[in-house]
Amino acid sequence: QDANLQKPALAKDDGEKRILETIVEARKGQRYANVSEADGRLMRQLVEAVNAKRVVELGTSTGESGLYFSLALRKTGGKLYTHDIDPGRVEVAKANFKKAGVEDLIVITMGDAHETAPKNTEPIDVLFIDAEKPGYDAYLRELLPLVRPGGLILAHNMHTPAPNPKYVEAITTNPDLDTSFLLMDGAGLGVTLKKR
Ligand SMILES: C[S@@+](CC[C@H](N)C(=O)[O-])C[C@H]1O[C@@H](n2cnc3c(N)ncnc32)[C@H](O)[C@@H]1O
Repeated sequence: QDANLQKPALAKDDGEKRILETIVEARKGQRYANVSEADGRLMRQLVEAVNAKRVVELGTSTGESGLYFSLALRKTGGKLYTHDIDPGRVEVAKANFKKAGVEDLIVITMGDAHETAPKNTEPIDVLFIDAEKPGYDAYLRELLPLVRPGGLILAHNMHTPAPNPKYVEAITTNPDLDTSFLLMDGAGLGVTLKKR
């Protein structure tokens, strides 16, 4: 985003204020390649625009992306189903979700997301891939059948660190999908539409 044009996110109501304040606080703690503010705001915009009821996230970490999603989900009436293998980070995420007052919007599952995420077979409105980078193409194979037509697959780190070429191939050569690469001056976000 153009630093000359962009301004800080503004809270529309008290709920948003509490979430945005929690994000600011969380950023002061230990960070693990969490989404940037630009990534997070774009993700919130997309989730709210598609009126997502079910967002599945691979890679909860300390919950910063989850907090951005919650800005949208409290308006769409949806939920985030987020998966992580690291119990320490999940504990921090839980505390952040509580502090933001959004714990009821988020279901955290601990374990290897390749096993845990495909267990629930309900349609996914938005899938966000942000766990281990070599696993991206496998995650797509495992979960693309569950993404609803008209749904989105978001993939973090399409620029830095360098993306898994098999994932990039899969999202750019399948006629059922249409992909844009956004915010590539930062970590980079792949935005893939599963066509209707
Ligand atoms: C880059 S961080 C996620 C950042 C988070 N989405 C955010 O923006 O706040 C990647 C996370 O993936 C988790 N992870 C790595 N391999 C995993 C696996 N096989 N299953 C589930 N989580 C995994 C790590 O524990 C780590 O917390």
